[in-house]
Amino acid sequence: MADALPSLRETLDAHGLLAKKSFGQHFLLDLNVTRKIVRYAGPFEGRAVIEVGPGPGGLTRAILESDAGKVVLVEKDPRFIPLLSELDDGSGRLTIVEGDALNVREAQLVEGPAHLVSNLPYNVGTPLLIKWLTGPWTPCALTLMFQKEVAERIVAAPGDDAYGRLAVITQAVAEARIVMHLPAAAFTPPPKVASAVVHVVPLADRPSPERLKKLERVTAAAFGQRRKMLRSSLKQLGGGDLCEAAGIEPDARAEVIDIAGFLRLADALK
Ligand SMILES: C[S@@+](CC[C@H](N)C(=O)[O-])C[C@H]1O[C@@H](n2cnc3c(N)ncnc32)[C@H](O)[C@@H]1O
Repeated sequence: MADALPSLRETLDAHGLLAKKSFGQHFLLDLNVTRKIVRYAGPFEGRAVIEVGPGPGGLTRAILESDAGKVVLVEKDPRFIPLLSELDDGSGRLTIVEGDALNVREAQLVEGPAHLVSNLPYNVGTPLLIKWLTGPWTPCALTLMFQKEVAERIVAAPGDDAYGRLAVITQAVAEARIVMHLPAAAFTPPPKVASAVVHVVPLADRPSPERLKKLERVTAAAFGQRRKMLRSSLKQLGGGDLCEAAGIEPDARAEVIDIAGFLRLADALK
């Protein structure tokens, strides 16, 4: 399989497949790198894996070498479907879906728990993460590539400069950690920014959709004016009274409130 990768690069050239900027295409063509990502994502122990945005299939090849059960690919760019079909050994293990991951209903693609692995297009990374963590279908684990700064915003702790809405919403429903850093040079063509792989495991006991909606309202207001004291930034939602009902110091700023504190503020909302 390792020998196949130079030919993957050659295949791209032979097919005249240039990366499209509009699809956020930056490819991983080194199987050593894609295998490492898949090691962080697994073990899969026969569970299904959905890969979003397989492109020419560098990450797909590593997934197919692993202990994944069913492997489902969702790719928006039709140019890659013939290349991906060449990875199908006819056993029924691989399913290729041409479509937009933002609109796909994953529950219709897999039965039972499934992992999600993706070198995500940067422009849809955050909406997809929120869709998978707060939507009706949630994977048992997600291993996703993000722009380094976005990865830092996902895993940030109270007091960090990067701590904000994305950290609170993600960590209210999941445990998230950065498992790998990748320089721009690891990709073809190289993006302008460095990247990081984030491994996310949804909590068994996640807040209800209603509670999450309230959390989104509170965090939008609190971080919308992050330099202000909460009594002021949360004025429209109850200000100092809301803080007191939640046991939060009204003179504190959003950046120091932990996840439990934000959940208490959400619960205190009328
Ligand atoms: C950063 S490239 C990664 C390609 C491949 N996984 C790799 O590592 O070499 C992102 C891929 O996602 C695809 N893509 C972009 N937007 C998408 C969407 N909304 N749904 C599904 N695939 C998408 C692109 O066409 C591209 O193949």
